[in-house]
Amino acid sequence: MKLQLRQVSVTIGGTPILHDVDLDVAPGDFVGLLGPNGSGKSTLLRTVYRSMRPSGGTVLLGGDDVWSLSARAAARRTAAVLQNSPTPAGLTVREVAALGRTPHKGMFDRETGEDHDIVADALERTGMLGHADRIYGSLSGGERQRVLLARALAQQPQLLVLDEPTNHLDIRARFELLELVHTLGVTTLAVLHDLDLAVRSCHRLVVLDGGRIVASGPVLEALTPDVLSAVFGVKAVTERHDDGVVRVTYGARPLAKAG
Ligand SMILES: Nc1ncnc2c1ncn2[C@@H]1O[C@H](COP(=O)(O)OP(=O)(O)OP(=O)(O)O)[C@@H](O)[C@H]1O
Repeated sequence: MKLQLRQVSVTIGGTPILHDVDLDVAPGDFVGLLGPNGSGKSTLLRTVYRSMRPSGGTVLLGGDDVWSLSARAAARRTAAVLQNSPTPAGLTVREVAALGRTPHKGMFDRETGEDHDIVADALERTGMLGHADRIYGSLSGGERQRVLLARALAQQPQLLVLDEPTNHLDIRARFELLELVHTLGVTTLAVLHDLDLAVRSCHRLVVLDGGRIVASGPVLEALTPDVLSAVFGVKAVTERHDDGVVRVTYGARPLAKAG
Protein backbone atom coordinates (compact mmCIF):
# COMPACT_ATOMS: atom_id res chain seq x y z
CA MET A 1 0.00 0.00 0.00
CA LYS A 2 1.48 3.34 -0.98
CA LEU A 3 2.22 6.14 1.47
CA GLN A 4 2.15 9.76 0.34
CA LEU A 5 2.91 12.88 2.36
CA ARG A 6 1.83 16.10 0.74
CA GLN A 7 3.04 19.46 2.04
CA VAL A 8 3.14 18.12 5.59
CA SER A 9 4.17 20.69 8.16
CA VAL A 10 4.37 20.51 11.94
CA THR A 11 4.69 23.46 14.27
CA ILE A 12 5.09 22.90 18.00
CA GLY A 13 4.65 25.80 20.42
CA GLY A 14 5.16 28.26 17.58
CA THR A 15 8.37 26.55 16.42
CA PRO A 16 8.29 25.01 12.94
CA ILE A 17 9.62 21.43 13.05
CA LEU A 18 8.65 20.15 9.57
CA HIS A 19 8.33 22.34 6.50
CA ASP A 20 6.07 21.28 3.60
CA VAL A 21 7.35 17.72 3.38
CA ASP A 22 6.46 15.74 0.24
CA LEU A 23 7.37 12.08 0.46
CA ASP A 24 6.32 8.94 -1.42
CA VAL A 25 6.81 5.30 -0.48
CA ALA A 26 5.70 2.96 -3.26
CA PRO A 27 3.90 -0.29 -2.38
CA GLY A 28 6.43 -2.82 -1.10
CA ASP A 29 9.30 -0.34 -1.00
CA PHE A 30 11.65 -0.07 1.97
CA VAL A 31 12.50 3.60 2.40
CA GLY A 32 15.11 4.80 4.90
CA LEU A 33 14.56 8.16 6.57
CA LEU A 34 17.93 9.69 7.46
CA GLY A 35 19.07 12.93 9.02
CA PRO A 36 21.06 14.34 11.90
CA ASN A 37 19.75 14.53 15.45
CA GLY A 38 16.82 16.90 15.73
CA SER A 39 16.15 17.07 12.00
CA GLY A 40 12.51 15.98 12.44
CA LYS A 41 12.59 12.26 11.56
CA SER A 42 10.58 11.01 14.54
CA THR A 43 8.15 13.89 14.19
CA LEU A 44 7.55 12.95 10.57
CA LEU A 45 6.91 9.33 11.56
CA ARG A 46 4.46 10.49 14.25
CA THR A 47 2.29 12.17 11.62
CA VAL A 48 2.17 8.82 9.77
CA TYR A 49 1.28 6.54 12.68
CA ARG A 50 -1.18 9.12 14.03
CA SER A 51 0.57 10.24 17.14
CA MET A 52 0.91 13.86 16.02
CA ARG A 53 -1.55 15.60 13.73
CA PRO A 54 0.22 17.73 11.13
CA SER A 55 -0.31 21.48 11.33
CA GLY A 56 -0.75 21.46 7.56
CA GLY A 57 -0.80 19.07 4.63
CA THR A 58 -2.02 15.50 4.31
CA VAL A 59 -0.76 11.98 4.99
CA LEU A 60 -2.33 9.50 2.56
CA LEU A 61 -2.16 5.74 2.93
CA GLY A 62 -3.59 3.81 0.02
CA GLY A 63 -5.08 7.14 -1.06
CA ASP A 64 -6.95 7.68 2.25
CA ASP A 65 -6.10 10.50 4.64
CA VAL A 66 -4.87 8.61 7.73
CA TRP A 67 -6.19 11.38 9.94
CA SER A 68 -9.72 10.84 8.57
CA LEU A 69 -9.68 7.12 9.38
CA SER A 70 -10.79 5.85 12.78
CA ALA A 71 -7.86 5.01 15.07
CA ARG A 72 -8.83 1.35 14.77
CA ALA A 73 -8.99 1.39 10.97
CA ALA A 74 -5.62 3.13 10.87
CA ALA A 75 -4.14 0.54 13.26
CA ARG A 76 -5.30 -2.27 10.97
CA ARG A 77 -3.15 -0.73 8.25
CA THR A 78 -0.10 0.65 10.06
CA ALA A 79 2.19 -0.93 12.64
CA ALA A 80 4.92 1.05 14.35
CA VAL A 81 8.02 -0.14 16.18
CA LEU A 82 9.25 2.73 18.29
CA GLN A 83 11.95 3.56 20.74
CA ASN A 84 10.81 3.01 24.32
CA SER A 85 7.34 1.80 23.38
CA PRO A 86 5.28 1.59 26.56
CA THR A 87 4.44 -2.06 27.17
CA PRO A 88 2.21 -3.35 29.97
CA ALA A 89 4.35 -4.82 32.73
CA GLY A 90 4.10 -8.48 33.58
CA LEU A 91 3.07 -9.77 30.15
CA THR A 92 4.80 -12.71 28.54
CA VAL A 93 6.54 -12.43 25.21
CA ARG A 94 3.65 -14.27 23.53
CA GLU A 95 1.10 -11.92 25.13
CA VAL A 96 3.00 -8.83 23.98
CA ALA A 97 3.20 -10.16 20.42
CA ALA A 98 -0.51 -11.08 20.54
CA LEU A 99 -1.34 -7.39 21.20
CA GLY A 100 -0.67 -6.97 17.49
CA ARG A 101 -3.95 -8.80 16.80
CA THR A 102 -6.01 -6.22 18.77
CA PRO A 103 -6.99 -3.96 15.84
CA HIS A 104 -8.37 -6.98 14.01
CA LYS A 105 -10.65 -8.11 16.83
CA GLY A 106 -13.79 -6.98 18.60
CA MET A 107 -13.61 -6.02 22.26
CA PHE A 108 -14.93 -9.39 23.50
CA ASP A 109 -13.46 -11.63 20.79
CA ARG A 110 -11.24 -14.42 22.02
CA GLU A 111 -8.00 -15.47 20.38
CA THR A 112 -8.71 -17.86 17.51
CA GLY A 113 -6.48 -20.65 16.24
CA GLU A 114 -5.60 -18.40 13.33
CA ASP A 115 -4.52 -15.60 15.71
CA HIS A 116 -2.40 -18.10 17.60
CA ASP A 117 -0.70 -19.24 14.39
CA ILE A 118 -0.09 -15.67 13.21
CA VAL A 119 1.53 -14.76 16.55
CA ALA A 120 3.65 -17.92 16.58
CA ASP A 121 4.79 -17.20 13.02
CA ALA A 122 5.72 -13.62 13.97
CA LEU A 123 7.72 -14.87 16.96
CA GLU A 124 9.40 -17.50 14.83
CA ARG A 125 10.42 -14.98 12.18
CA THR A 126 11.96 -12.70 14.78
CA GLY A 127 13.75 -15.56 16.53
CA MET A 128 11.72 -15.18 19.72
CA LEU A 129 9.47 -18.26 19.67
CA GLY A 130 11.80 -20.06 22.07
CA HIS A 131 11.28 -17.19 24.55
CA ALA A 132 7.48 -17.07 24.17
CA ASP A 133 6.76 -17.82 27.83
CA ARG A 134 9.36 -15.43 29.27
CA ILE A 135 8.22 -12.23 30.96
CA TYR A 136 8.78 -9.40 28.50
CA GLY A 137 10.24 -7.15 31.19
CA SER A 138 13.01 -9.68 31.86
CA LEU A 139 14.37 -9.51 28.30
CA SER A 140 17.45 -7.67 27.12
CA GLY A 141 17.01 -4.49 25.06
CA GLY A 142 17.72 -6.34 21.81
CA GLU A 143 15.30 -9.15 22.65
CA ARG A 144 12.58 -6.62 23.47
CA GLN A 145 13.15 -4.94 20.14
CA ARG A 146 12.56 -8.26 18.37
CA VAL A 147 9.36 -8.87 20.33
CA LEU A 148 8.09 -5.41 19.38
CA LEU A 149 8.81 -6.27 15.75
CA ALA A 150 6.93 -9.56 16.23
CA ARG A 151 3.98 -7.59 17.61
CA ALA A 152 4.10 -5.39 14.51
CA LEU A 153 4.23 -8.44 12.22
CA ALA A 154 1.29 -10.03 14.06
CA GLN A 155 -0.64 -6.89 13.18
CA GLN A 156 -0.28 -7.89 9.50
CA PRO A 157 0.12 -4.25 8.52
CA GLN A 158 0.17 -2.75 5.08
CA LEU A 159 2.63 -0.13 6.27
CA LEU A 160 5.47 -0.69 8.71
CA VAL A 161 6.92 2.36 10.47
CA LEU A 162 10.19 1.80 12.30
CA ASP A 163 12.01 4.35 14.47
CA GLU A 164 15.65 3.29 14.86
CA PRO A 165 14.73 -0.40 14.88
CA THR A 166 18.33 -1.59 15.14
CA ASN A 167 19.07 0.35 18.31
CA HIS A 168 20.12 -2.11 21.06
CA LEU A 169 20.84 -4.87 18.55
CA ASP A 170 24.26 -6.44 18.10
CA ILE A 171 25.77 -6.27 14.64
CA ARG A 172 24.54 -9.68 13.49
CA ALA A 173 21.04 -8.98 14.79
CA ARG A 174 21.05 -5.63 12.93
CA PHE A 175 21.72 -7.32 9.64
CA GLU A 176 19.17 -10.02 10.41
CA LEU A 177 16.45 -7.54 11.32
CA LEU A 178 16.91 -5.40 8.22
CA GLU A 179 17.13 -8.51 6.05
CA LEU A 180 13.86 -9.68 7.58
CA VAL A 181 12.17 -6.34 6.94
CA HIS A 182 13.49 -6.39 3.38
CA THR A 183 12.07 -9.84 2.70
CA LEU A 184 8.64 -9.04 4.18
CA GLY A 185 7.72 -7.03 1.12
CA VAL A 186 5.60 -4.71 3.31
CA THR A 187 5.76 -1.00 2.52
CA THR A 188 8.22 0.30 5.12
CA LEU A 189 9.43 3.70 6.28
CA ALA A 190 12.30 3.40 8.76
CA VAL A 191 14.42 5.95 10.60
CA LEU A 192 17.98 4.66 10.55
CA HIS A 193 21.09 6.26 11.99
CA ASP A 194 23.60 3.78 10.62
CA LEU A 195 24.16 5.06 7.09
CA ASP A 196 25.98 1.93 5.95
CA LEU A 197 23.12 -0.31 7.08
CA ALA A 198 20.69 2.05 5.39
CA VAL A 199 22.38 1.96 2.00
CA ARG A 200 22.65 -1.84 2.11
CA SER A 201 19.06 -2.44 3.13
CA CYS A 202 16.83 0.27 1.70
CA HIS A 203 15.45 0.65 -1.81
CA ARG A 204 15.36 4.41 -1.49
CA LEU A 205 16.46 7.05 0.99
CA VAL A 206 14.98 10.34 2.14
CA VAL A 207 17.30 12.79 3.92
CA LEU A 208 15.88 15.39 6.31
CA ASP A 209 17.76 18.42 7.54
CA GLY A 210 16.20 21.17 9.63
CA GLY A 211 12.73 19.75 8.97
CA ARG A 212 13.12 19.85 5.18
CA ILE A 213 13.79 17.09 2.70
CA VAL A 214 17.18 17.87 1.19
CA ALA A 215 17.73 14.67 -0.82
CA SER A 216 15.72 11.63 -1.86
CA GLY A 217 15.85 8.81 -4.35
CA PRO A 218 17.74 5.58 -4.95
CA VAL A 219 20.54 5.26 -2.40
CA LEU A 220 23.42 6.28 -4.66
CA GLU A 221 21.55 9.35 -5.84
CA ALA A 222 20.36 10.42 -2.38
CA LEU A 223 23.50 9.94 -0.33
CA THR A 224 26.11 11.78 -2.36
CA PRO A 225 29.42 13.05 -0.92
CA ASP A 226 27.94 16.56 -0.91
CA VAL A 227 24.95 15.45 1.16
CA LEU A 228 27.17 13.45 3.51
CA SER A 229 29.33 16.52 4.04
CA ALA A 230 26.66 19.22 4.18
CA VAL A 231 24.05 17.33 6.21
CA PHE A 232 26.03 14.88 8.32
CA GLY A 233 29.36 16.74 8.48
CA VAL A 234 31.40 13.73 7.37
CA LYS A 235 33.75 13.06 4.50
CA ALA A 236 32.51 9.86 2.91
CA VAL A 237 31.44 8.28 -0.36
CA THR A 238 28.61 5.91 -1.17
CA GLU A 239 29.56 3.41 -3.86
CA ARG A 240 28.65 0.04 -5.25
CA HIS A 241 31.53 -2.38 -4.73
CA ASP A 242 32.58 -5.25 -6.99
CA ASP A 243 30.50 -7.68 -4.93
CA GLY A 244 27.40 -5.65 -5.84
CA VAL A 245 26.92 -4.29 -2.30
CA VAL A 246 26.53 -0.54 -1.78
CA ARG A 247 28.63 0.75 1.11
CA VAL A 248 29.44 4.06 2.75
CA THR A 249 33.18 4.50 3.12
CA TYR A 250 34.36 7.18 5.51
CA GLY A 251 37.51 9.20 4.98
CA ALA A 252 40.62 8.58 7.10
CA ARG A 253 39.75 11.82 8.90
CA PRO A 254 35.97 11.63 8.58
CA LEU A 255 34.94 14.98 10.04
CA ALA A 256 34.25 17.30 7.13
CA LYS A 257 35.08 20.38 9.15
CA ALA A 258 38.49 18.91 10.12
CA GLY A 259 39.63 19.86 6.64
N1 LIG B 1 6.79 17.78 21.72
C1 LIG B 1 7.80 18.59 21.40
N2 LIG B 1 7.92 19.83 21.95
C2 LIG B 1 8.92 20.67 21.61
N3 LIG B 1 9.86 20.37 20.68
C3 LIG B 1 9.78 19.17 20.11
C4 LIG B 1 8.76 18.22 20.42
N4 LIG B 1 8.96 17.12 19.65
C5 LIG B 1 10.05 17.37 18.92
N5 LIG B 1 10.55 18.59 19.18
C6 LIG B 1 11.73 19.19 18.58
O1 LIG B 1 11.62 19.02 17.18
C7 LIG B 1 12.89 18.77 16.62
C8 LIG B 1 12.85 17.48 15.85
O2 LIG B 1 12.69 16.42 16.76
P1 LIG B 1 12.63 14.90 16.28
O3 LIG B 1 12.54 14.04 17.49
O4 LIG B 1 11.59 14.75 15.25
O5 LIG B 1 14.08 14.76 15.59
P2 LIG B 1 14.86 13.46 15.12
O6 LIG B 1 15.37 13.77 13.76
O7 LIG B 1 13.99 12.25 15.27
O8 LIG B 1 16.05 13.43 16.15
P3 LIG B 1 16.97 12.24 16.75
O9 LIG B 1 17.81 11.72 15.61
O10 LIG B 1 17.81 12.96 17.77
O11 LIG B 1 16.07 11.20 17.35
C9 LIG B 1 13.89 18.76 17.78
O12 LIG B 1 14.52 20.01 17.86
C10 LIG B 1 13.01 18.50 18.98
O13 LIG B 1 13.58 19.07 20.14
